[in-house]
Amino acid sequence: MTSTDDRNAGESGRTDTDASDDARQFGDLTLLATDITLDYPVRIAREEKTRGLFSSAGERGVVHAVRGVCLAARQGEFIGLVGRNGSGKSALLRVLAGVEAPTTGEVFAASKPQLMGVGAALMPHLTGLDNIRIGLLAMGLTPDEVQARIAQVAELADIGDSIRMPMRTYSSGMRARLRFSISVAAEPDIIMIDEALSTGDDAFRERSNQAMKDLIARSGTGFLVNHSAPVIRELCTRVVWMDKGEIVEDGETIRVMKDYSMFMNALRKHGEKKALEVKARYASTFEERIEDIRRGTVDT
Ligand SMILES: Nc1ncnc2c1ncn2[C@@H]1O[C@H](COP(=O)(O)OP(=O)(O)OP(=O)(O)O)[C@@H](O)[C@H]1O
Repeated sequence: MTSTDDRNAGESGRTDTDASDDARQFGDLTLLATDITLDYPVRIAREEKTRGLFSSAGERGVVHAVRGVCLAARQGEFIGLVGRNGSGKSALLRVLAGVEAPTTGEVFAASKPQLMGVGAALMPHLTGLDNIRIGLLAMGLTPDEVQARIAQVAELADIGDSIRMPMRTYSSGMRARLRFSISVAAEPDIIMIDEALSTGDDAFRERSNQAMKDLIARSGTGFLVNHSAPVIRELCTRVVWMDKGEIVEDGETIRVMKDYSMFMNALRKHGEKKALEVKARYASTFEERIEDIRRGTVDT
């Protein structure tokens, strides 16, 4: 059956329905990444070569940290990045956040993403309070806004009187809490978190999870790298499973986490060969993912 729209299609073959579908699907896009690759040149020590750890014939090799990643994110999505160690999650996050340039491909973002990572810079010789002030100013808040939010940041971090001590005296958990609290207080539209939520006690985890939910309610977009399946299941509306720098599967949280856990179980119990067979069942091609993004049919 041919619809009116189909009959009205011009030489391009596109219809009015296609155009309004595109407007609907792309209207709430907050981030689009096209064909991202990230290569790291590495020098391979002679002894590593002779032990057969690297296949490179020369002294120099390349690590393909991210390969051919296409990704579209929308308002109100909280996207979990999962994958075994070294699968490229953190590298991809750094590229999406704009802190590292991809080797190929492009990232378009509706506003500047705020990356909270384990290594995010805070100044060790300054107090927690001074780091809050500087952090919020650096994220574009006015001095009046900074003043109005300091108490809120300190309350979320909940590190007591240490807030008046130099950061170099903090434990790694305290530093992570402060970093998280500063980043959330700036209310970024796009937030990217690398493992930060796994630090801290239960009460802090609860408060930080709530802060994430508030962000989703404000129609922001979140990305979360985390090795905890319960955390991903609780917070994420969508999950991207990566392996060897590539996206294996991108879709609805429960389904992707089920497939990913089957892969990890196979890896643990039967080794790499069996795990790759499991992975092959779920892997989509580059072209299929592009088409999913174009049509907006990535399950969300
Ligand atoms: N600066 C770098 N120089 C060379 N190789 C790097 C660099 N950073 C990351 N890599 C390599 O890129 C690949 C992807 O690393 P990445 O840290 O993104 O993995 P990940 O999935 O976040 O791992 P994990 O779960 O262990 O944190 C790995 O093989 C890693 O060794």
